[in-house]
Amino acid sequence: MEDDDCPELVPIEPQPDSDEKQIPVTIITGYLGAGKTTLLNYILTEQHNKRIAVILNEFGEGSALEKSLAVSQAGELYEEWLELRNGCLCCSVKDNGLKAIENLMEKKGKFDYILLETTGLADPGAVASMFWVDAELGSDIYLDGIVTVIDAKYGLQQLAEEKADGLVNEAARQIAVADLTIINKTDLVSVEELSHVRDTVRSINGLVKIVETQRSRVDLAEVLDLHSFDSKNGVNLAEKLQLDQPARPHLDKSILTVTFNVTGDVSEDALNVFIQDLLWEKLMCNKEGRPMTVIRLKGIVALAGKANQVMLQGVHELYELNETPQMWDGNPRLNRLVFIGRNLDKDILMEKFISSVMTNAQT
Ligand SMILES: Nc1nc2c(ncn2[C@@H]2O[C@H](COP(=O)(O)OP(=O)(O)OP(=O)(O)O)[C@@H](O)[C@H]2O)c(=O)[nH]1
Ligand SMILES: [Zn+2]
Repeated sequence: MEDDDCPELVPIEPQPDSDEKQIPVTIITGYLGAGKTTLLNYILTEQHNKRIAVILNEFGEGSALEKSLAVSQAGELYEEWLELRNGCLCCSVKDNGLKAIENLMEKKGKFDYILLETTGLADPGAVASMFWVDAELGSDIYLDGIVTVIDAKYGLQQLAEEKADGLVNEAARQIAVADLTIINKTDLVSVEELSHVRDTVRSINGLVKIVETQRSRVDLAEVLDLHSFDSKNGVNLAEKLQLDQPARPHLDKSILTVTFNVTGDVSEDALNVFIQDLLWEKLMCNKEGRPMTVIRLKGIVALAGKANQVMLQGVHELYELNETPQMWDGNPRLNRLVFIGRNLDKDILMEKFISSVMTNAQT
């Protein structure tokens, strides 16, 4: 190597060695008492032939952690691990860092799967972006999906709580960012109440998969290995981007899903500016002049000069554009965008997209 500038920025090549297989991490979130721990316990006791590590993320809030796990060891990042009969592992990570998990793997050997339970008030988008960024840096771990548990009985009430200073309601944020929602405690509600909860979840996140449970008993195949962020699953994403139902009209404070399709080529540079203006600069406003807040962003775009479909993924303030193996071939170059967030105005977003990003729009 002649040029030795910035060697630390060189991407790490994946090792052919199967030892280096990346380990999926699923984030389990949900409001206080929704059934997250019940879900984790259920997963850990189910037959699955996987060595699963469960990590409880405390966020240093002094939350009510299960006592057996919260054995404090000053100066240690992870506190206490419990080894379960089926080879699974359970521990509590004090620091929200990935480093703690990597340290744990060094000590205990690799797992097949990691489940991370966030506290009820955590912003799962922030936790997710932590794992997502690190994947780029050659981490052993990749983000598989975000699962949000909802209390069928109290979920609607939690969603209706108004936050001071116009902050986004945490329960709504947790649904907005989810790949899968589990509506739990269905034993406590009537069929009508349950359907109201389901409709509300759907109106917030038009893409999310919904399952309904008692005691969080869910088919593991629905929860694990979702590959929600892989560009390898470009085809899968294209399918997912077909919304089940159109979003309903809303109170302007609430979170909702906005989606549009435009055929034509997209300029990559202009697209980056568009996304950054939206996610970082918060430059786009709705008709009432309120800034749009995007919590989750997904799409398939046709970048000018590229034969392959490109996947767009955004969580929180992070986003990525990745080429998928899927070619456009003879198919129309249809850009499909999905935005989940607050104060979103479809017409304004679409107009801005067409005028600033498209090189040859046909609507
Ligand atoms: N009736 C009923 N109760 C349930 C169900 N699932 C869980 N529970 C109970 O609800 C309570 C809260 O469940 P957890 O699994 O601890 O909820 P959590 O989301 O982990 O709670 P935090 O960690 O405190 O935010 C417990 O008493 C559970 O036994 C269910 O389907 N029906
Ligand atoms: Zn819990």
